[in-house]
Amino acid sequence: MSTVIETEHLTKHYGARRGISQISLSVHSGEVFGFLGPNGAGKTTTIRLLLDLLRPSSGHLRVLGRDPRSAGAAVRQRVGYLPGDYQPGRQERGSELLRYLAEARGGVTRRRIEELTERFELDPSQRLGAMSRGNRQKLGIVQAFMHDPELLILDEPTTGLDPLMQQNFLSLVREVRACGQTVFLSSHLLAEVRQIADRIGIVRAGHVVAVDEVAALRERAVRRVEVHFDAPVPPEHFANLDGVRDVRVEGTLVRCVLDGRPDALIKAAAEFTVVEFVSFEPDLEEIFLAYYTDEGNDPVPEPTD
Ligand SMILES: Nc1ncnc2c1ncn2[C@@H]1O[C@H](COP(=O)(O)OP(=O)(O)OP(=O)(O)O)[C@@H](O)[C@H]1O
Repeated sequence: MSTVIETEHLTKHYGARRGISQISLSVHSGEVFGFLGPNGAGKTTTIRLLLDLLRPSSGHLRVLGRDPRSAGAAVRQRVGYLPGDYQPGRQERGSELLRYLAEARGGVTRRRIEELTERFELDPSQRLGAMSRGNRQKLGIVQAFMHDPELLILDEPTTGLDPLMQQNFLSLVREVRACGQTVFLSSHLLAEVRQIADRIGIVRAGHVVAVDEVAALRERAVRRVEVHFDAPVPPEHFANLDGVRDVRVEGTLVRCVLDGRPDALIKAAAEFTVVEFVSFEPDLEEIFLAYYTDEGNDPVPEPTD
């Protein structure tokens, strides 16, 4: 498995302000990597560094095996980029902009542009100045994908899209992954990222606080459980069980939250007659919130250079 994006201790300060600090990440070829974090976490800063739109304060990075600064256009041509706040160029109409970009990049067929614009129900003949925010975003998506780049770097790509278009976007990402393209996308929406990402990196206050496969994060997530018995059970029997918390016993029903293995709960329950055992979807949201808020409000680190 080759590495498409690699950052080592990547750090960016804006004067005395924290941008990102010591971010080390590897994104593998052919995966969808979700870069998840709340507002101001450092997602856009990281992305702009990857595209050589910003210069790092310290640390190293490689994109498609090259240093984006020295490789310049050689790397940029192989990347599809959607900025966070996509502002189209100076052309009059969407179609002119797409034609211009297609010529500049090469290898873009008219059919591919039509396919993408139809998919997002975008009328490219619209004047750029008159486009709604959602339509500008669709245009941004079309231009990022149209040359079938090896790597897509997308900053909050579904901003401004309605739910149907968000789903269209997610299926497009699945398709390009099936073709072997790599996707790095930022978002503050767990619900979105978990639908398509193979791995998620969680960024908070400029630091990466966790990177894991979605499936592994799910395993670590807490689960709500309900156990129904054929007769009332004594509450004290379910107090202080390993890996079990927030226990509520209401007659024949025990409700609790599983924080680890279900073993202790199952053994305790097995001493009575269980008529139903319900385990709800792991609450990923809770895990992510914990990552988001864990470290409290850490002070802004002083620049080191
Ligand atoms: N040009 C700038 N000058 C000073 N500080 C900046 C600048 N750009 C970003 N920052 C700061 O860097 C930090 C990271 O911002 P960044 O835009 O990378 O976060 P983000 O995760 O993309 O947030 P959002 O989801 O709100 O877009 C924030 O504290 C922000 O205030």
